[in-house]
Amino acid sequence: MIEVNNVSKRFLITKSLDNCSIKLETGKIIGIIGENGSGKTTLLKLLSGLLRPSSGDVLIDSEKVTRRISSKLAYLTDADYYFPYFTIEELIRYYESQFADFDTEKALQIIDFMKLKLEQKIKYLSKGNRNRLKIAVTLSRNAPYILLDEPFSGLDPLVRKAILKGMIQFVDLSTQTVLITTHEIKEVEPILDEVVLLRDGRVLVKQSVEEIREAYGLDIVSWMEKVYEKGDI
Ligand SMILES: Nc1ncnc2c1ncn2[C@@H]1O[C@H](COP(=O)(O)OP(=O)(O)OP(=O)(O)O)[C@@H](O)[C@H]1O
Repeated sequence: MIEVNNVSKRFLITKSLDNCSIKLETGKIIGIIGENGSGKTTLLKLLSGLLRPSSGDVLIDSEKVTRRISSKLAYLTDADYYFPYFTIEELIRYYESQFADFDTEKALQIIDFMKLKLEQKIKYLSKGNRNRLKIAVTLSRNAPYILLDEPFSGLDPLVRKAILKGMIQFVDLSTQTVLITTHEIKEVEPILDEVVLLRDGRVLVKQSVEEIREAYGLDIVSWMEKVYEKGDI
């Protein structure tokens, strides 16, 4: 389980997260959604240990997250700079040497599924293909928690669809939990179990997608608009 207890994160004058508390159960695909600057990336970085809270605690399976990235997490960054001098094959070997949970066979399957070639040099890949590669190596780790920060940015709609399909195929929800930040809510909605909605660094609400559909008869975007409008549904 992921627990965020009264967490705030300040950068000089900016308050990126403001007294957030959430509990996220395992075995689910959870969407972290909200407008630009609402704190989605900050939240993932705090979970991964890349940032430390200004106050409050982040716990993963009851263990406090320290500065070092927890070995329990596979983290897909939204940063564009990504091992430019490696070929895809060299990157796979590198991941293999760094992560005990890296599944090379799965990596080769996903690379093939993503229509990438092992001999391609990363610096010559298009942005979209670099993103496919990042998704491929992240999903190839059999880590209990997979954090994906904007995994679909720069990908064309057909590829997004294929990758969503792949995500279901290559993630094992009996042992893994996935957190995705995204603005492509409509496309991702079909695979989400829960959403956490942020605004101005605060968690407005965490809700199951089924409840949103059944109780309110709404898709997530319409629900999000309503919550933003009224502060609640
Ligand atoms: N390193 C930093 N230094 C200063 N301010 C920062 C830093 N990182 C984030 N912020 C600020 O914190 C707030 C939340 O940023 P964050 O990137 O978490 O939002 P986001 O919801 O992921 O946004 P987007 O949807 O645009 O990617 C923003 O106001 C941002 O400018």
